[in-house]
Amino acid sequence: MAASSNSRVFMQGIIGKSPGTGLGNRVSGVCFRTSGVRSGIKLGVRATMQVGLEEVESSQLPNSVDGNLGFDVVSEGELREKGFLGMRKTKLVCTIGPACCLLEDLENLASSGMNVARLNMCHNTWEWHRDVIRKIKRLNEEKGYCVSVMIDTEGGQIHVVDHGAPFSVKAENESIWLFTTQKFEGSRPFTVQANYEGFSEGITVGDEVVIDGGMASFEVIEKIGNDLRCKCTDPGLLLPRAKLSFWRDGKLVEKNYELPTISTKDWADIEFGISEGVDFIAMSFVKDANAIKQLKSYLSNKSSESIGVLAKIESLESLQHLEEIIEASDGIMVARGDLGVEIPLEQIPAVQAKITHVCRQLNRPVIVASQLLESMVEYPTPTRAEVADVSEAVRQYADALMLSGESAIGSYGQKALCVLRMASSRMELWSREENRQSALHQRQLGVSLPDRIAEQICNCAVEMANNLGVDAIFVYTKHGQMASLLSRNRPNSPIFAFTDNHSTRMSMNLQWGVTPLLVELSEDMEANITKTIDLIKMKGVLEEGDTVLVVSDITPSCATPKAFQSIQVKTIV
Ligand SMILES: Nc1ncnc2c1ncn2[C@@H]1O[C@H](COP(=O)(O)OP(=O)(O)O)[C@@H](O)[C@H]1O
Ligand SMILES: C=C(OP(=O)(O)O)C(=O)O
Ligand SMILES: [K+]
Ligand SMILES: [Mg+2]
Repeated sequence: MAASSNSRVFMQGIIGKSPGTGLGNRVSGVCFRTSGVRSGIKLGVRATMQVGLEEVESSQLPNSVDGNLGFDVVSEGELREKGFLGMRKTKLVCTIGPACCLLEDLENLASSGMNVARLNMCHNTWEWHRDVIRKIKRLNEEKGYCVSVMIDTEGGQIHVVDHGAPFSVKAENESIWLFTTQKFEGSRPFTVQANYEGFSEGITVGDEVVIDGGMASFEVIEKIGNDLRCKCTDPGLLLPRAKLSFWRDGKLVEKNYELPTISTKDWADIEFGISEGVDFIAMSFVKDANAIKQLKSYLSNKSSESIGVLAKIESLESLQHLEEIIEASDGIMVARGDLGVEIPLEQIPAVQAKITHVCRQLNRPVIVASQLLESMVEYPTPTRAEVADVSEAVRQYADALMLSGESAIGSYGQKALCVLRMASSRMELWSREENRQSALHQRQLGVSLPDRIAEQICNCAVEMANNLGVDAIFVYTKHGQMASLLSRNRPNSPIFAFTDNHSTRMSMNLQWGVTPLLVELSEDMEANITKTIDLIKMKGVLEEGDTVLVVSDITPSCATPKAFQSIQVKTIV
């Protein structure tokens, strides 16, 4: 507990009667109160941490319970089947595409554990996306799922718009191709149309054109205006929308194309997302914190600040501004697809480890994305190497894993999701057994005293929860902050985050180990605690002897301090 020189710290014991277990109704409580005064400035903060053990009667049920509990059917089912410790912590994101856009497909994904549905605005029409979003909302409302919606912008990027065929085209060794921005109709062999007039700016004879990070390579043999005549030096496939990068002497030619991070199309897509009430916007090809700040202030002016803004790390430039981007955003996606176009593939694992580590330090949720189970686009079973890759992301404590083509266009999307679920659960169990979370060294985030107190309370709460082996952690949260501070410590038990705010609930779907629940909350925190315990008990999943560690803002036993946080351990009797 950080207490400045003239802070008061006192303990208060509350003695109650002890039944056979040796634990009383209120056996002991310790109350630490600090009123911080620093550098002569009165901070006006009084934080109390109360630690008490209490037994909770189950007899007054169910009549005392009012209101409903938004507890999604998937988490509830998982809890019934596997118990508190068996609940999956790693969140799962699925890209929705033509292979999974029917109501039935979406429900299959939801019931298999999809926490967030991702819509890639590079593809398809608004009508198509709107239809998917509405179906998901319908499933949430009518069938009790809790699936958040994310749109993913196109962003500024150089890619192929036409290569003369609807599918892939093979580029043979030594074949000669023209890369141009001229539009052409129908089939024009050996011609590739790029999306941006200035795509070849600064590129000279002898430079290398790399397709999709290595699918095929060409050498520039002639420059005619903006067009490039190239010879294929490494044969391979040209896919629709293939990405182009340019290399010189084994290094990426860093080009500032002056393509805005948020294009006119992206702004229109963002407007669309706002009007459809999406929960997250993932921004492609972020270069620095500016575009993130710009979008966040735009959303705030439109009273849509509850939409989470995620930054996709998929360019060399974003790696150079990593910390400022992470700090400015509400979450990060390690977009390994495009990252692999911009940096040599062998650097991807180290870069992923670094990004997930910095996200842990700065407390932002991080999604590991792209090619996790790529072979499952075609085959019903993953490769062993893919399962190892997924497990490594879970071991790194990534908040979420994402499927792309596996769910969007593959025939085995639901199966792929099950593979992610199984692999996550197994690695989470292993990490617990190895007590790996104890090696997480947390950077202090808070600057103000109240923020530092909240952080310390959550750190202590998780340590207690792990040491005591409680079944669940309960927290009450308005904006998800306390829940994320608990999640940050990667506790063994699941975090049940109760909120009365729908947007907060949906935003917590990317937080590791957090089960978001919607419930009406009152000013009386003790009543909220009783009510939520009762509601969970009514579901029949909280039983006699279970223990719950409760992190809350106010308890009635101390007078009326302004900021007042407590940790209590409740045993169900
Ligand atoms: N809404 C959609 N409509 C049609 N196809 C889609 C859609 N979303 C994704 N896809 C397909 O799924 C593949 C994988 O999705 P994703 O990784 O998001 O896109 P990309 O490969 O373009 O980066 C895409 O290449 C595309 O073929
Ligand atoms: C997720 C990614 O972005 P997109 O699919 O939009 O290219 C990626 O590049 O890995
Ligand atoms: K995209
Ligand atoms: Mg990308």
